[in-house]
Amino acid sequence: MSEIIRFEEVNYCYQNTTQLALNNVSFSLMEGDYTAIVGTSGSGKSTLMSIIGLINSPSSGHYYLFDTNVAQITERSKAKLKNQEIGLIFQNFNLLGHLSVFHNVCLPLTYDANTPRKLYREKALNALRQVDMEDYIDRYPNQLSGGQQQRIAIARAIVNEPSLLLADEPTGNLDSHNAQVVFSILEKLNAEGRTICLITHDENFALKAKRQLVIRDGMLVTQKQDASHVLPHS
Ligand SMILES: Nc1ncnc2c1ncn2[C@@H]1O[C@H](COP(=O)(O)OP(=O)(O)OP(=O)(O)O)[C@@H](O)[C@H]1O
Repeated sequence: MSEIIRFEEVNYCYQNTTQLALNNVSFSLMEGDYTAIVGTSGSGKSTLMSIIGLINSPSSGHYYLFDTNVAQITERSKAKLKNQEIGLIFQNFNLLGHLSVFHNVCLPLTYDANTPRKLYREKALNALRQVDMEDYIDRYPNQLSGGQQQRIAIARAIVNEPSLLLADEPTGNLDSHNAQVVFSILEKLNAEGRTICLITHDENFALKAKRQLVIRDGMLVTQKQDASHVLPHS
């Protein structure tokens, strides 16, 4: 298995603050990993995810994604890498209300010219099939339940067939049944070979991940592969 992500002594400090949101963080993720990032509110989970997802850059230290030091590539190459290799899933789904399910799912395809338009419908249907939502392709987000919207958001995240899926509290706005459905989909995608990294406050789901990264006050305090690990309460 090859390494997908490597952090070397990464620090991150938000503008106009003095405290480090990430403090000397080093770890790596391998292809096929299913990793939960856990920690109390304000510990730095979203900051860590924003760097993994190429939304923010380290203030110091090094971040390697697919063996590429992301500080050494152009913004254009970074945008391309992000669009083709990373799928993002958010707590509040982030679907565009004025677009149909089809157009929402196709959004990542429109960001670069690699995919001919005539393949959009086939690719969208393929992604929607993986979340069991292909019958909803012509609906609009406001015609869907929260759980259905999150499944559409997952379809959008996988339409480009990225190798890495990042999910920030993907079930935070869902009831327990829909949360279970979403986690089952993520487990299936991981079983099919996608690397998954998620933030969750739900200990049961975090413990089902193959690995947990525990973060406290911006520092990585534990890296556990052992599913019997006891997690801190948020
Ligand atoms: N835009 C920002 N500007 C300044 N400080 C920020 C900003 N975003 C986050 N922080 C600070 O950085 C630290 C880490 O925040 P982060 O959002 O990464 O935590 P978190 O673990 O994701 O929290 P939560 O579980 O509540 O979402 C906190 O001290 C927070 O106040």
